Amino acid sequence: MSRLQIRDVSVLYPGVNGGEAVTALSGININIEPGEFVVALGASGCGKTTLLNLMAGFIQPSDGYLTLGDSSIAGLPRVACGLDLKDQISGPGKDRGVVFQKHALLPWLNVLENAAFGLKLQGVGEKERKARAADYLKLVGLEDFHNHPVYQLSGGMQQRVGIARALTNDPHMLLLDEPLGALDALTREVLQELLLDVWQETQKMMFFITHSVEEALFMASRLIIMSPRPGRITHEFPLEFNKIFLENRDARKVKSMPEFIAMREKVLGIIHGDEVAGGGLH
Ligand SMILES: Nc1ncnc2c1ncn2[C@@H]1O[C@H](COP(=O)(O)OP(=O)(O)OP(=O)(O)O)[C@@H](O)[C@H]1O
Repeated sequence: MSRLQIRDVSVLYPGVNGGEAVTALSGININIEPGEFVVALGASGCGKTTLLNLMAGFIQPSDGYLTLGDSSIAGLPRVACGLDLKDQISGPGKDRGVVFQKHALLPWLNVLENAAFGLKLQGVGEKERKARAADYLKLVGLEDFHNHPVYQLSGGMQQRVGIARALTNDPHMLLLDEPLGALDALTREVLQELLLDVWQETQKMMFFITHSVEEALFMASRLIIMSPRPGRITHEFPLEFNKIFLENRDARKVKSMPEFIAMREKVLGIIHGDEVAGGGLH
């Protein structure tokens, strides 16, 4: 398993229609270690999605670089740093699976075909791709729904298909951009627990974006808080509430622990301060 390294990264978006350029990220330095569940929280516009898009290899930084193990994901590695990189830039790759808030499933395909779709694009044979997709559909609790059209599924079940699809490549890392943001409160809690089970079972590195402080504290083994204008990482906290849940299986109990509530107030204070300083509450 490989570590993800982000070094001195900044992202400058050119101004739209002659407007000012936006420094979406500035001076980002972070390592994500194998097995970590990193959650990014922060006021709207602080650059969370930009950071995820860099990790996915969808965009390039204006400065700095990102590596996963001995491959470069984005940005030009500086030879002066002494890195001996296998590839120059790999861009999007099978070693990183992405789950979005809108799962972008293909409505004319059934659950199994949707989960196997990425493998089909890579030319994996039908038998193997369906077997691999079936394994991950079982992991997300959809083993009895292979032949269902996806449009007949609830939002939570569709998101389960999206998670299974991202896992079928057996990536090193899952990148999740507000994956539970569109779900009702109860379904959201069920899927929080499911994602922690997937994490425990697969030991994948996770990078997860949310706007919910409670969700962030519950899911993270490390919480990073970002601040806007320019987007940067201002706080990091190691957390263990996810481990407590995986031991006692009682989410309500974890979320009502005095330590959880104290941390929630502290984080809310930090984010509220950023939002007021940034000129708007969202
Ligand atoms: N393609 C783009 N072109 C120009 N500006 C952009 C582009 N994408 C994002 N931005 C700007 O960069 C900043 C960071 O955006 P980003 O979407 O990464 O933030 P975010 O923290 O994910 O926001 P939210 O929580 O609202 O999703 C914002 O000011 C946004 O308007």
